[in-house]
Amino acid sequence: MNKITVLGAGAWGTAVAIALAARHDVLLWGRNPAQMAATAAARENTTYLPGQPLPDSLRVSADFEQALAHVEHAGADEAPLLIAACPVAGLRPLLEQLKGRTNIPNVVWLCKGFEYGTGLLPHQVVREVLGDAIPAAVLSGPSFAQEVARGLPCALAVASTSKALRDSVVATVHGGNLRVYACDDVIGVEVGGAVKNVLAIATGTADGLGLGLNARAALITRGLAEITRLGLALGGQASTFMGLTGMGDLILTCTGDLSRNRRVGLALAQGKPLETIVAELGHVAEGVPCSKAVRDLAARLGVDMPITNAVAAVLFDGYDAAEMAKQLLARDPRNELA
Ligand SMILES: NC(=O)C1=CN([C@@H]2O[C@H](COP(=O)(O)OP(=O)(O)OC[C@H]3O[C@@H](n4cnc5c(N)ncnc54)[C@H](O)[C@@H]3O)[C@@H](O)[C@H]2O)C=CC1
Ligand SMILES: O=C(CO)COP(=O)(O)O
Repeated sequence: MNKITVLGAGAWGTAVAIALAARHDVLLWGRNPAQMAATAAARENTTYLPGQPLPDSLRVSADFEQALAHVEHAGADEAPLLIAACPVAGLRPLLEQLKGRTNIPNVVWLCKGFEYGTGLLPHQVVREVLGDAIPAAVLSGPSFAQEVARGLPCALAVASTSKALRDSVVATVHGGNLRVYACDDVIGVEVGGAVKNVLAIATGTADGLGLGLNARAALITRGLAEITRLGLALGGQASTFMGLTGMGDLILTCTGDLSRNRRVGLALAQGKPLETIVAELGHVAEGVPCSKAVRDLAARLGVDMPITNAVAAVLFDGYDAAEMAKQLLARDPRNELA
């Protein structure tokens, strides 16, 4: 049994805390005191993960010091984990609060995207804020929060440059109905997780417009080509994009109606304005800011990403989704593997 603190009590942080509490001593921290008090009282996160009871052993807190103390003073034979479970936009401000602390244990993050404004991947944000000295890893893969909270089977990948940390995260998180595979390609894992959200918006939009299952398969496959092109340009490994955090998460998010990003696309196809969609969702849809970040980054790197560009154009430049689908189809033919 290890000590684990999960920082961020949205849908995913809550689900991960529920799943790990079956085998570990877990504390779930959220930044909103009223919401955490309500969660503690109801033994359920009715805001972000309704219908999923918290196990009795799971501690809930809005006290940041208490949350850190839970993992900072572990025994020598323990391998405590600090899991950052906030959206990409919250990662830097969350980590800033850890700066200067001397007892930070292994840090693991779950967010999927590029930081808007800097175009950085999460591991680069972690390095900028905390430096290289703290062992750090990303945990990612096809994993809807509701299913993980219910204890349904799920396979994830942990990526870190530190083999010791990869082994430690596998030893802690793997178990029950959670399988965890180790991987050393941090960039590949993060690029797959980030760009699949943009492609889920594209696929949701196409499905909402009634473009058919052939179009869906085409978008997923050509989307994988975009992920791979960008990932290789950034230094990722080609095989990673065929794995859980690439193709696996892409298929899940593009086809599963539990995906918030897919639901953004379905709502776009109904002609709803983005502000309304985001407000009605009540959760983060990382693909929205990520589409812009990836469009900018791909342009800087000279990487061709037509589907991502089309999503960003619909979301931010007022382009009509059906018109963008026509424009994608009207592009010049090219070699499939080019
Ligand atoms: N929901 C899911 O099924 C999965 C989500 N993810 C990723 O995990 C990340 C979080 O997603 P969800 O929890 O689902 O989002 P959510 O929208 O359900 O909840 C977001 C939570 O993060 C908190 N937050 C935002 N900024 C913060 C900050 N600066 N400090 C602390 N907390 C902050 C919010 O208060 C809220 O509790 C995203 O990057 C998402 O792509 C990854 C795998 C599965
Ligand atoms: O990342 C996810 C599943 O792996 C969750 O996707 P959404 O954020 O689109 O719900």
